[in-house]
Amino acid sequence: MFSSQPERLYRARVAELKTPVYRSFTVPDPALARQVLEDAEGFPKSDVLSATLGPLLGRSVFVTNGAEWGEARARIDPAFSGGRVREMAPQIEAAARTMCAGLSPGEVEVEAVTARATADVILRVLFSRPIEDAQAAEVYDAFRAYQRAQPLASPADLLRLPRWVPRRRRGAAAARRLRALVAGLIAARTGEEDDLTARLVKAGFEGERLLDQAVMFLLAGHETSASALSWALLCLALADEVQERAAVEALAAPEGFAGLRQMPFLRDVWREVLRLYPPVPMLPRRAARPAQLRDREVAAGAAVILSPWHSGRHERVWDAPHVFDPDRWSRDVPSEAWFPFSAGPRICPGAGFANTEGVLMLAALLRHWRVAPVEGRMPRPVAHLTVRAADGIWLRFSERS
Ligand code: HEM
Repeated sequence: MFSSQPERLYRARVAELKTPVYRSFTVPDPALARQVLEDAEGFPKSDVLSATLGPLLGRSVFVTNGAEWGEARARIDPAFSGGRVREMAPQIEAAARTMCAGLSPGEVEVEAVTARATADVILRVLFSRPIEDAQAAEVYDAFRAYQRAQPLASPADLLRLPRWVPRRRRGAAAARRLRALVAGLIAARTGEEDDLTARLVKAGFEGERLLDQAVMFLLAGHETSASALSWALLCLALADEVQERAAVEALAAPEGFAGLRQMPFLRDVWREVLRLYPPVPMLPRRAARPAQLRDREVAAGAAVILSPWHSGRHERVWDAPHVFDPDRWSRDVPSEAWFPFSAGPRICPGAGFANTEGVLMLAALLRHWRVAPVEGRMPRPVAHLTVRAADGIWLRFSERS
């Protein structure tokens, strides 16, 4: 992963990259990374994010900072309280049924399957529309076009904006089209829906600001979950015994939200996948004022990159850091080193929902299907907006008798 990144990041506390033009710090040390994430004022989100995602996400909470972010975030959080997540579970189950029904035995590229399934979930949750709906399907296609226009994002790339420019132009056109289609979905609403957009409207968002947040939910709530589900299936395919235990548990549990509590092992599988393959592998920040990171002086304006990928595999804190071992979660784990949803004030508001979605989707798949690796097709992780496989993730599906 991240071939430009030296192996030492799995052991380093802070690594500095100095060029004549810029200085940046990557912070793999989990405790230090958390310190940075807790200090959202001292280390706001990097301007690179708003420069690249701004054409799509406008002034949504994903890209803004300071009072503007705080005010909008306070209005968004109640939409994801515990009870709300339970209400959204039937939408997850419906999308899971569609996904399972669409699969056939044989070799399957799972990134495409999970991308479609999680888009189905978020379209239902956000707009009360399944992906089969023609207007929703158009949004999904536009979304795929936008993703294809996105560059690879290694930490070095995150700092070298000019290399992105031609792609950014293509990305901007794709972003405009996607926003126009989502605006169409919003305009076609009856006002009777009880969904996430209805909650955003109740929270006071309207016009362009409503569109910003809605498009953001589409992006933040779909690609991340798709990435995690795909890597989860790979991990299960490579660990037969784990897969069988998880399947037995899923088959014994009731479908839907009620089954969650009865699947502790599958929940640990999910946690372990997020440790090894955090969908958002890097979190770019900027030092708002001079700061000290251990023995390094960080000048105001310097880039500071947190890495859930390296912290989740940090050799100073994890036993067998690169090994997929869901049982570690029933032993003593350094849980402060696990922050796939970020940490501090800007922690992912959709984390509870994403955990529910991940476990319910995996359970639905495992009840019907067994997955196995395809020889000669071991995926190689690369960083796009999220962690994807360079040439897809191919697995062999067979029906569970
Ligand atoms: C496995 C799935 C997911 C993962 C791993 C994940 C991870 C993250 C991470 C790491 C961030 C922080 C990014 C940063 O600080 O630079 C974030 C932010 C965010 N996520 Fe998620 N996310 C997931 C699913 C979701 C879902 C399902 C939703 C909503 C439906 C969602 C909504 C958001 C929003 C709105 C933000 C911006 C928060 C802010 O900046 O205040 N995410 N997510």
